[in-house]
Amino acid sequence: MKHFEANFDGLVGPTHNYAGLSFGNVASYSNAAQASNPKAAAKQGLAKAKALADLGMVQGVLAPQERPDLYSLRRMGFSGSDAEVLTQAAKQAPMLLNACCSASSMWTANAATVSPSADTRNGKVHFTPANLVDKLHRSIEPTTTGNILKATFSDEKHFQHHQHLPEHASFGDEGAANHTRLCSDYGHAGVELFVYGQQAMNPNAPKPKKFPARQTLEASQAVARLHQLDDESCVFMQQNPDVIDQGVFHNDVISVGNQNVLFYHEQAFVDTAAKFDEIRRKMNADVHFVKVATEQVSIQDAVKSYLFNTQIITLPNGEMAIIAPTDCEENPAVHAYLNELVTLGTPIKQVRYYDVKQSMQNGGGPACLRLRVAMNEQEVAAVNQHTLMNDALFTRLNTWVDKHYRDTLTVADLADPQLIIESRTALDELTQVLKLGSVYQFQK
Ligand SMILES: NCCC[C@H](NC(=O)CCC(=O)O)C(=O)O
Repeated sequence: MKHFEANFDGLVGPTHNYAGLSFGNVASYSNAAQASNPKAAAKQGLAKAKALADLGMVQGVLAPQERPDLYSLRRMGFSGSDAEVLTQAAKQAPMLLNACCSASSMWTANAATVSPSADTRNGKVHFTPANLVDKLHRSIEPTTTGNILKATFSDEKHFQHHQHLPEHASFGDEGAANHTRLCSDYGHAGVELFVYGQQAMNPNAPKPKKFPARQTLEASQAVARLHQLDDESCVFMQQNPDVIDQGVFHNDVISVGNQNVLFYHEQAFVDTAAKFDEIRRKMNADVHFVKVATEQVSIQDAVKSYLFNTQIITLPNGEMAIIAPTDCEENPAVHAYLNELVTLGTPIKQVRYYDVKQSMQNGGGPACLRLRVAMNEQEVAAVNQHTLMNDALFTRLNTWVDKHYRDTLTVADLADPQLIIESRTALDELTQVLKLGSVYQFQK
């Protein structure tokens, strides 16, 4: 049977904006209050997803969330008509309005943690939506994320969906951004590498001093239990707290894995040598640890260019390619490194650059925009086929974006009640295109 690693990219929602909501995420803070271009953002995402489909990859899309989130605003005490809720929030607590308008569900690497059937005891693909409790604007995503995942991977014979972890800082969970799977082949049992930022229940363990560590060890362990993974196929590794303090808010800003390759910065982890030994032992196969040294690429350049927020994909001919943001091409040190990397004799043989600047300005690169789901042929056939990228869907979604999205959006525009109507009209049409049923509250 054939096996694939599919990528499900988050469609950028109509309210994509720069509100500076993510403390610890350098791009989010430094671009705060700039005008965004939701139409361009959505089209950049679609172009990247289509390019991967054209390379022969299995590529899907995940629907965005309903924003402004009127339900959360009402829970926070704003009342009256929808328009009145927006006006009150804009006047009394603009940061709450901004949090309830973020299009942050576009970064589907944070949608969930996924374990392929080859790794799980009951032979199903397991999904746990991330609770994203560290950031208010992201903590309102998991319930709808779960609905969208269930509508996309609905066949209970193959797919098992769990509820997100308890909504408490002890269980801070950021999903696949802090999880990588190493394997010799997508269909073989692999090692699931969970990278956490801190231990919530051990006050003496190291943690960052300046910025939050969003993922806890306790959350990673709970996900491994839910997904029916054996101890012998899991490795829990700590992210270096010093790099979190330099803007590495997720592990996928400093390392990325694919099959038997782990591409990482030398400062990425705590206790690197011992943990790599554990990975080697549990893999029982060769692993290429591709290290980038500080003199080659500084942490600052890694955070700015998103060298490690690249996707490493295995092309149908078996070669690996790096899918990088154009920001990597524009950074001299990083560009030089990538030119050299493809000559080093590692499995990575090519680099392809894509412009995802609208997302990058909020701290989301190519890898943030996708959720990986390794599947066999039968599982791919059981996915909602209307979500899979092809020429027709690409054209349809571009037309949909042209029809409903604005060319410019500022934080001040978030109080415009017309945005509620535009957003709901767009999402209602999208659920028909993708045949998702009623996944949004406004449809119930
Ligand atoms: N995986 C990449 C996630 C980026 C995301 N940025 C944001 O939410 C920025 C939103 C804003 O500032 O408007 C985050 O930090 O979780």
